Amino acid sequence: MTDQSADTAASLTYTSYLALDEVLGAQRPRSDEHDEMLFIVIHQVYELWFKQLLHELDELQRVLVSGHTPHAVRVLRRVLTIFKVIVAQIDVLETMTPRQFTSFRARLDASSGFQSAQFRELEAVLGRRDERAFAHYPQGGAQRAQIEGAMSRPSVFDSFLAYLHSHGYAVPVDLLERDVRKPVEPSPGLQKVLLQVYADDSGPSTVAEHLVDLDEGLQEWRYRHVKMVERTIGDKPGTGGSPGAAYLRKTLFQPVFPDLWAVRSEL
Ligand code: HEM
Ligand SMILES: N[C@@H](CC(=O)c1ccccc1NC=O)C(=O)O
Repeated sequence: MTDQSADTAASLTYTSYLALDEVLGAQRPRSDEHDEMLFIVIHQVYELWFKQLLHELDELQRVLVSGHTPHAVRVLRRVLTIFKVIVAQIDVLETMTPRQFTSFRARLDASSGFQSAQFRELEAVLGRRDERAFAHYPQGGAQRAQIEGAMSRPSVFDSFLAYLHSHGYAVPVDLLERDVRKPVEPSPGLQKVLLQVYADDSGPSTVAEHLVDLDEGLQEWRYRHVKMVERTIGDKPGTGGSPGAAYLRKTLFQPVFPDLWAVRSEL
């Protein structure tokens, strides 16, 4: 290597590999209030975990369709562990008092969690099929396309049905061939199959239980988010234009895999 090439082709470093100039240059508080930095960092960490979750769920769907139980369980364990982390980190934000938040809240203008496209994509990948998810995402925009894309592909639940089918379970054909752009309807036929899955108590029942954990994880996140909202802004309306906590409370008990819950009283 000549001296010249040593100058131009910089060797890989910790900083360059992790693109830290970009990552650490991306915290730009709009106020001089001390707590705004925490607010920004926490949200950025969330978005990174959402990105990783989407990456893992993509893998999960491929593995489920291939029917390979141990691999599916490994991916699910990672997803669940990330969920534990993102629920736990609410504790950090809750060290911010209502007065500390109020000190910079006005600087947030009308921005809000409603604009987290990755969160909406995550819901869609898990199975949400609901036009209301498109509010705040203008038609023709890249974020809208991303969410629409996820809503027009088979969901994690659809991939789970394909997985059960590949393991010889008699999943109703109308479910296997359903229009994946529509919400999945509760199915007594599928619930009978799930009871058989649990009775067999082998790989597929472990996968099913992990999916229940995942559903519970998302509900835990919603619950902790609402409590954080209640303690921080009380009944104030949200910056995103909703009634705030009252709106969020209505989202609390919407499971993503209703059939997996419907069978619990028969187990
Ligand atoms: C002090 C902290 C927080 C407060 C007071 C707060 C408040 C709110 C409020 C009031 C809404 C309803 C939308 C609106 O009208 O503004 C909302 C929605 C949302 N927030 Fe937060 N939030 C906080 C932290 C977070 C964090 C850390 C995240 C992580 C990404 C987050 C993600 C979301 C998401 C995804 C929604 C949409 C939920 C849905 O429609 O189901 N929020 N938040
Ligand atoms: N919606 C919150 C503001 C808020 O929490 C927020 C603002 C900008 C970016 C992300 C946010 N987090 C979750 O909603 C509020 O009404 O105070």
